[in-house]
Order: sequence, then C-alpha cells, then structure tokens
Amino acid sequence: MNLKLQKSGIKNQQSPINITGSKSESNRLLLLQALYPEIQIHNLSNSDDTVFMAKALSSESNAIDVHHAGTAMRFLTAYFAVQENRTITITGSERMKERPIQILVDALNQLGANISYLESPGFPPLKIKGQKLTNNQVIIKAGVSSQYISALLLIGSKLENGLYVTLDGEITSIPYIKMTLQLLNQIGVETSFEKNVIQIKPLKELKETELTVESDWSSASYFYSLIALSDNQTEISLTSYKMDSLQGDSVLAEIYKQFGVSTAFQGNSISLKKISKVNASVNIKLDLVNAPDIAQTIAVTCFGLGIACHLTGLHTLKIKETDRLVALKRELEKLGATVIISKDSLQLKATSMIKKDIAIDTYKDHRMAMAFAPLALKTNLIINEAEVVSKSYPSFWSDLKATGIRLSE
Ligand SMILES: O=C(O)C1=C[C@@H](OP(=O)(O)O)[C@@H](O)[C@H](O)C1
Ligand SMILES: C=C(OP(=O)(O)O)C(=O)O
Repeated sequence: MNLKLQKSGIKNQQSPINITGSKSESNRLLLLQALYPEIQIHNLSNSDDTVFMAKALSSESNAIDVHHAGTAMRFLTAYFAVQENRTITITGSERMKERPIQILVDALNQLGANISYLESPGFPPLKIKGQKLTNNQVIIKAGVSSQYISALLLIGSKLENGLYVTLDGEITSIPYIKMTLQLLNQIGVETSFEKNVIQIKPLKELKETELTVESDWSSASYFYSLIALSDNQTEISLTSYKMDSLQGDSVLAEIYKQFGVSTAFQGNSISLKKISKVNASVNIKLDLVNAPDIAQTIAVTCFGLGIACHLTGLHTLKIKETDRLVALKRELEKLGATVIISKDSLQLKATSMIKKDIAIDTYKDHRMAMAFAPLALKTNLIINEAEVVSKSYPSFWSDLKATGIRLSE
C-alpha cells in the first residue's frame, strides 16, 4: 500500500491520541511473565513485534518465527536456551537473517547453553537445545547491541546462582539496559550495575505482580516532529505517559525544546505545543548513542525546518531494520537535501527547498515511513509500503489522520 499524503494542516483541540504500551517494556515483561506466570501486564503494546513475542512464548511448536522483531529474536534466544528438555529452531524475516547475533550466542554458550547456526554462522536461524546453564559469569562485547545484554539479564534471576555480566568496551543504548534492570527490580529481583559489571541475583520472592506499561515514547516522536513543523500554538496530546519514564526515548521532551516544542504533563497525558520559531541558522548537534530509534525522526524534523544538524553515536543504525543511515541519505536527498553520512553519523545541510510529490521508499522499516510522514505539513509526498508501520505502531496512519493530515491510497 502506497499512501499519498497531501499538504495539510493540523486541527487543534482533538481528544488525546492513545498510543499503546512501549514495545520494549512489553517484550521484556512478556518474557518475565513466561518465567513468572503470576505477572499480569496492562497496556501491552499492540505492535507486531509484541504480537510475535507473545505468540512465540505461548506456542507449543518447535519452529519459532519472530519475523522482523529484533527484541523477540534476542530475548527468546536466551529464554529457549534455558528451557530444559525442549529443542527449537528460531528464525525471522530475510532482514533478521542479516542482523548479527553471534555476540549473544557466544555469551550463552559460554554460560553452558547449546545453540548452533542453521545457515550462516553468526546469524539467525538458530537451533537451540534447552538445558540447565552451568556457569554464571560471562564477558560480553557491549558496543553492538544492548539487546544481547538485556537478553542475558532477563533470564539471570532464574539461574541457580544468578548472573555476573562484565561489559567489554563502549556500551551502546544504555537506557535499554537500565530499563531491563528497573523492570527486574519492580518484580523483586535484586540487581547492581557498577562501572562495567552487572549482577543479577536469583529471585527470592515476587514483589509486584501487576505491571502497567507506559506508552511508547519512540512512537510519540512522530507527533513531536509534527508539532515542530507546525504553526505556533498548535497543540496535540498523547496518552499514557509517566514523568519518571523507564524509556530512554523520553529524552525527546528535552531535545524538542530546541525545535520550539514544549511538553506539559496533565495527569497521564502529555501535551505537546509549538511555542516558538526556530532560527534558520542553528546547527543542531546531538549524540544519539542512548536513543538510536529517534535519529530518523530528528533528521527529518531538521530537514522540514530547513535547519542543519550533525547527529552522532549512530553506529547501530546500520544493523537495524535496514541500514538506516543509507536509507535516510537516499530519501532525504530525493526531497532536495544534502546529506553526508559516515559509519556512525549523519550531517544535514540547511536547505529551505522541499521537492513536491516525491515517493519515499521505506525499506521494510517502520521508522522510515513514520519519520517522513510529518513532512506532509510542508509538501505533498507519497509513502511507499506504508503498512510497515505495524512493526511498532499499527494505528499510526489513523492516528495521523485524526490530527488533520490528509491521506489516501
Ligand atoms: O532493548 C530494546 O528494547 C531495544 C534496544 C535498542 O536496540 P540496540 O541496543 O540494538 O541499539 C533499540 O534500537 C530497539 O528498538 C529496542
Ligand atoms: C530497532 C528497532 O527494533 P528491533 O531492533 O527490536 O527490531 C526499532 O524498533 O527501531
């Protein structure tokens, strides 16, 4: 489905947009629920990634397919490694078979797991023979994906002697590791994270069993961008958010101040409002090593505002749903931008011209589709294969339409 977005404005004062639970929190809690069935989860994400995670955990089949869901692939690899007396194969989409997993497999095998590769060494699909892990200390490279580390931590409290993880080298996406630890703490698992060592104790007693997932901040980013690109005083509210978020992407509220967007909490809603214009001569400099998923949104916001930016800390973007650095450069340049990328950064030159009627390719990446959509405030554009959004945000297009953006097939 290719969607045409017509240049349009935003209607003010609509009812809040209800974004469902964070897919990161949801997929962690689903795994913990599989380990501790007393756990009940509220406001679970309705994303494909969460649906595939839940399906895999409740499946009795020995052939698991997580499609495009990175967290599901990584977390389930750890989970099935400790399911004694069960052997499974786990696979995913063609792209998933290109996303590296060796660092996690090596770490689990060092702990005593039995995981092997079915096609290319280092990549899914995997064969996992579940068994009791005999070791409890492991060293893992921390600069490629934090999901490998979260996967280990999530099973740590079920190991006889807990888990002692030493992180090797630069640590990427730290807020996601902290989210894992905080969720473990909420259910009563004792943890510590000092310097580069994380310790997980075996769980003595479940503390909280009813957990409510905060709505997804990465999904909120597209509305931040929409408000940043809109006229002064435009306002939108989103539910359900918390001031003390576990999600690193909540840094959006701070980042978007530079784009003239204010955030106000009203109960569990956030109200985003455009309160000032951005000076065309600014050059936005941001290190996004802690918030890689909002890089595409921010790059497109800057382009839409006609301002320059230099985004760094982006080395993980190359191994996500697509090579997001290459995809961003290609699509922004179709619209008239000048973009320079390196292996871990993106530089956008200021330009006030945005081309009309350009079709944006999305590369099977939900965030490519959603990041470019707010440009409809500035120009007519087409989003190719717009259904990709369901990976994290199935109702994105209807929610966008409710803001006043005109779209048609
Ligand atoms: O743990 C998680 O829930 C996630 C961690 C991040 O991945 P990396 O650690 O690979 O950067 C992020 O990009 C992804 O969308 C979700
Ligand atoms: C990178 C992402 O997801 P995952 O790695 O879990 O597939 C994402 O949602 O942007």
